[in-house]
Amino acid sequence: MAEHTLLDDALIRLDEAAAHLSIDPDVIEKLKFARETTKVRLMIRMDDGSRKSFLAWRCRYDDTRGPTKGGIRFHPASTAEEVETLAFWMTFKCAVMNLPYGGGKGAVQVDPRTLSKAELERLSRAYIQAFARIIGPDRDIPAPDVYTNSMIMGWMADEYAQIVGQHEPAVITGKPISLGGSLGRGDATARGGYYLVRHLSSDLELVQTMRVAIQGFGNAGQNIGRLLAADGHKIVAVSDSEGAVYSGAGLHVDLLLDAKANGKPVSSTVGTSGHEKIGPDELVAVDCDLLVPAALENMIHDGNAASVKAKLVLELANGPVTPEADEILARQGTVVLPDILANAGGVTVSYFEWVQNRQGFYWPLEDIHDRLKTIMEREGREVWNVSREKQVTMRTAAYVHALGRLAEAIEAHGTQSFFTS
Ligand SMILES: NC(=O)c1ccc[n+]([C@@H]2O[C@H](COP(=O)([O-])OP(=O)(O)OC[C@H]3O[C@@H](n4cnc5c(N)ncnc54)[C@H](O)[C@@H]3O)[C@@H](O)[C@H]2O)c1
Repeated sequence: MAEHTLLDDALIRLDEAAAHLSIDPDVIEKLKFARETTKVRLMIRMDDGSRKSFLAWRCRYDDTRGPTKGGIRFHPASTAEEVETLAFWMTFKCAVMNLPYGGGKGAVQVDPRTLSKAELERLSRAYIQAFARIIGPDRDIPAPDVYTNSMIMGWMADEYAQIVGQHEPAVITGKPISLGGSLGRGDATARGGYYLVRHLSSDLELVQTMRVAIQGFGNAGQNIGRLLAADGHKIVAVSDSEGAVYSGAGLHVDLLLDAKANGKPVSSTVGTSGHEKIGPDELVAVDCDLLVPAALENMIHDGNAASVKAKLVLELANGPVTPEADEILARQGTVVLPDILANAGGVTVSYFEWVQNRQGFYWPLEDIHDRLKTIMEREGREVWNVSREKQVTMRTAAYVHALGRLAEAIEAHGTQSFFTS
């Protein structure tokens, strides 16, 4: 039997949600396939004068509810299928949050750590040269993702402006503040998840001081660690691609943040302040109340899900829990706050950035936080209510909530019954 792919797994969630709604079959037909995926080979000049090429993609999965929106990932393991799956998730994430967007995603198959800064800039600009006709403020709006950042978005926005001959900051979000970025975008993904957990804490019967394990200590992982530690929660374990650290008494988050700011792995803190080294898979099994996957896809799978002791999983990463692991976690009573809701703070503040760029009027940080909190709490509450009413997991509830909105928009163009009756 052929192995099932990441996209197959994602589509399982669509079928699960559809079973709880009475929607026109056309809706499922439309959402089962990406609208368009463009593949190119980017050729850049390396510092030593040689030329090197990299595979790159941009997928616009569905644009029924608005221009497609989604990040650009630089990763050596990226594939077309991963890009389409991420774009599918973005379609549902924007619908969960009721943002006026469809879903998109892009990637370059590259390990950016092997490039010099000048090569990285040339690659980023080459991406925009290749996809300038696909993206646009009313068409498809990229943003940062794994191993891309605000500086890269700044180069990309500049390249786009040069191609179209005018400033067009709304074409890309996650830009540096000085180039039209929004205040509050830096920690928006983690902050959204943080507001969600706080809002549902009594429904979820969370303890006052949680023990927290964080897998992946980049943008999302570092910021959730900082926010939760500031509220007095104990961060007991964190990991990055090079290792994991643990302290039953609570890790020193500032020490970890300093190490990362200086380009060192979290394991460089082992031996100081009671930090002990643990194996990467041990992190998932650490005795804690909250587990935050904030690295990559499929990190919690049928091989390690049974070892999860946390009562709550906050998916800041996209797709960190496989469908098999979902079943195991549900059986053992672990609640999973799903990616399309839990990490939607990032795209929500990206949406605020796009709105500010278009109106040429910039909001103070308090306004960003207030608006993000309002939307996270409103949609989080709706998903919670669907999960109670239908007696389904929070993941299925989030998909039902999003699919309802997508179906309404797709059906508004006319369904089979309209044309045949
Ligand atoms: N940054 C955002 O705004 C945003 C928004 C929505 C979703 N996400 C998702 O959050 C996840 C992390 O994104 P990010 O922006 O923080 O990326 P990042 O590049 O800043 O950080 C990724 C982190 O994961 C670590 N990592 C990689 N492989 C690992 C492994 N095998 N075990 C443990 N750690 C590992 C890296 O060392 C790094 O610390 C991704 O799934 C991304 O799609 C990010």
